[in-house]
Amino acid sequence: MSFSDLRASRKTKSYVTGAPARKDAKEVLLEQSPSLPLYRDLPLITEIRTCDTSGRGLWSKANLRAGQVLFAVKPHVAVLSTEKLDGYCSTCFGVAPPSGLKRCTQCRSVWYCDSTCQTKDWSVHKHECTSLQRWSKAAPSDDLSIPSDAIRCMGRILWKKQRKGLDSVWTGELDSMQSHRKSLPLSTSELYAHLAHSLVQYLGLSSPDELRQFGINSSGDLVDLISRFTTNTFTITDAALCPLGASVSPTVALINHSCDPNAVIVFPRASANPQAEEPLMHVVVLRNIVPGEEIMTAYIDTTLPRSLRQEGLKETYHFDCRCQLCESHLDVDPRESMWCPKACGGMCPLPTEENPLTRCNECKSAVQSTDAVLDAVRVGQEALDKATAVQFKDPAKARQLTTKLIPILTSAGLTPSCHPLLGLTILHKSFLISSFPSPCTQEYLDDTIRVARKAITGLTSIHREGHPVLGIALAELAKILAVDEPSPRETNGPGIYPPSGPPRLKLALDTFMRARNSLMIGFGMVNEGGEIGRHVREVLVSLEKEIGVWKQGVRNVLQDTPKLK
Ligand SMILES: C[S@@+](CC[C@H](N)C(=O)[O-])C[C@H]1O[C@@H](n2cnc3c(N)ncnc32)[C@H](O)[C@@H]1O
Repeated sequence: MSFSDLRASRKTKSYVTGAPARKDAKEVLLEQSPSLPLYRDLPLITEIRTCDTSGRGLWSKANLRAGQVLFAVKPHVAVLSTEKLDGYCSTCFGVAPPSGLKRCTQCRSVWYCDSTCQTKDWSVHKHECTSLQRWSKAAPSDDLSIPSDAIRCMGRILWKKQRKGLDSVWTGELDSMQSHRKSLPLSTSELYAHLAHSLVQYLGLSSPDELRQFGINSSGDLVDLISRFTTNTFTITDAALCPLGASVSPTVALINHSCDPNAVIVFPRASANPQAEEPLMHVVVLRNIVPGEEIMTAYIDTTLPRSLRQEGLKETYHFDCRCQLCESHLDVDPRESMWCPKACGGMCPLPTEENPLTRCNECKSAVQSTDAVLDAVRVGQEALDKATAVQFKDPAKARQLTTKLIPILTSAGLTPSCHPLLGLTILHKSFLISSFPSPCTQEYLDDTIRVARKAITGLTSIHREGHPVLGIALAELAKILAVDEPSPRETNGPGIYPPSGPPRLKLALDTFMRARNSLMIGFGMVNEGGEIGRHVREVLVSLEKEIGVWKQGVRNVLQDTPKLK
C-alpha cells in the first residue's frame, strides 16, 4: 500500500490458519452525524469497528469466500507516476492505444486516450495545468520539470475538495482518514517541511494563509494533510501488478494491515469497456473469512524478513506490527532460510550477527560457513537496493548486478524464497523478459524459463495459491514456456529442465491452468481473473486445440504405421 512502491503481500503455507476474531475490538464507531453518511461504498456485510491498538478497521459480518470481490470503488484521487505520464491516460489509466495518446497542448505534461477522457478530467486538470506550467518554467533542470507524485496527488486532493465542497461527504471522508500529526517522530519534520513548501509553491500561493480556501487553516491542518496522504495512499497498479502511480480512497483506507493478509487490493481492469470507471480499486478476499473476522491487507512487501517489514511499517505507518506472522516463532522462516549444509533436504534459519549458530531443522548439522553467508547476504542486499533504484534509468547496470549476485547467493546456500535472493531473482527475470533478443536463441529462452521457475519456487514457499503476485508470475512462466523453441532438443530426461518439444507445450498448458486458478482468486472470480486472467483463458483454449491437433497427429501416425511383427 506504500505510495512509493508496490509491495505485494505474501503468506507462508505454514501460517495458513483462520485468524481468530480480535478480542479488543469495540462496538461499531462512526464519527459522523446522521446527516453525513460517510463510506456509502461499503457493503452491508462489513462494519467499521475500532480497537485500541489499530484504530478503526473493517470487519466482516458474513462468511466470505476466497476470490470474492468484497467491494470495488473509484479512488477519490489518483495520479500517474511521472515516468508513466506519456505512456498511460491520466484519466482512465489505460495503456496508450496503438494510435497513441493525445497530449494536453497547454501543459504538455499529461496525456489522454481521447477527448472523452480529457473532458472528464478537465474540472481538476484546469487548475493542475496552470500549476504544471508554472512549475516547469521555474524548474532548474528538465528532470525536475514535473513535481513529485506526492505533490501532484495532494494538489489534486485540494482542488477536488474545493470543487466538491468543504462540507461535502467526499471531503468528510478524506478528513476522517487517520493522521499521525500528534505522534510524528522528529525525523519526519524535514520531509514534511519540504513537502509543505513544495505544495504551496505548486499551488501558486504567495503565503500559507491562502490555503484557507482549501480548508487548511493552520500549520497543523497542513501536517494533517501530509500525514493523511502518506498513511493512506495506495499504489495504483496495472492489470499485471506493475506500479503506475498513487491513489487515495478513504473507504479502502479503513482496512488495517497484516503481514498475513486475508484480502488484497488490485486493479484488475475487469470491465469490457476499458475506460469505464477506471481506475477501479477492487478489494478481493484471499482466503475464506468468517463473520467477526477483521479484513486485512498488507501495506508492505511481505516477502521481506520480519525486521525489514517492521522497519518499513514503523517508518511510513507509525506502528509496531503484532500480526500472527510477526509474532510467530517459526523454526525456519522461508524468507530467512538456507539449505542444510549436508544437503539432507532440510533447511536452516539464516545466521545473523546476533545468532551466528544455525542448524538444519532435519539432521541438526551446524552451518560452518557463517561469515561467508553473512557477507553474501550483505552484498546481496546492497546489490538489490542499487539494482532496484537504477532499474529504469540504467537497466544494463541493474542487470549486471543481478547476474553477478544470484550465483553468489545461491552458492552460499540460500533457498529461492530467502531474502534478498528472491528479490534479485524476480528483478533478473523481468530484465530477461524485457530484453528478449531477436531472433531468440534456445539458450536465452531456456535460461529465462529457469529463472522464472526459480522465482515461482520462492514465491510458492511464501504465498498461498490464489495470491495475485503468484498468479501473474505463473502466467508469465506459462507464456515463455509456450514460445516457439528456436532449436528444440531431440531428447527429454527426467532431470532436464525445461523439457523440449511436446512435453514443454504440455507443461505450458499445466502452468497456464495453475495461473488461471490463482488469478481467478487474486483478481476476483466475478472479474474472471482480470485482464490477465481473461488473456490466459484465451491462450488456454488455443493451446488445448494445438495439443489436441498434435495428439490426433500422433494417433494418425500410429494407426498408419504397420504393426511390428
Ligand atoms: C490506512 S490506515 C488504516 C485505518 C486506520 N486504522 C484508521 O483508523 O483510519 C493506516 C493506519 O492504521 C493503523 N494501523 C493499520 N494497521 C495496523 C496494525 N496492524 N496495528 C496497529 N496499527 C495499525 C496505523 O496507525 C496506520 O498508520
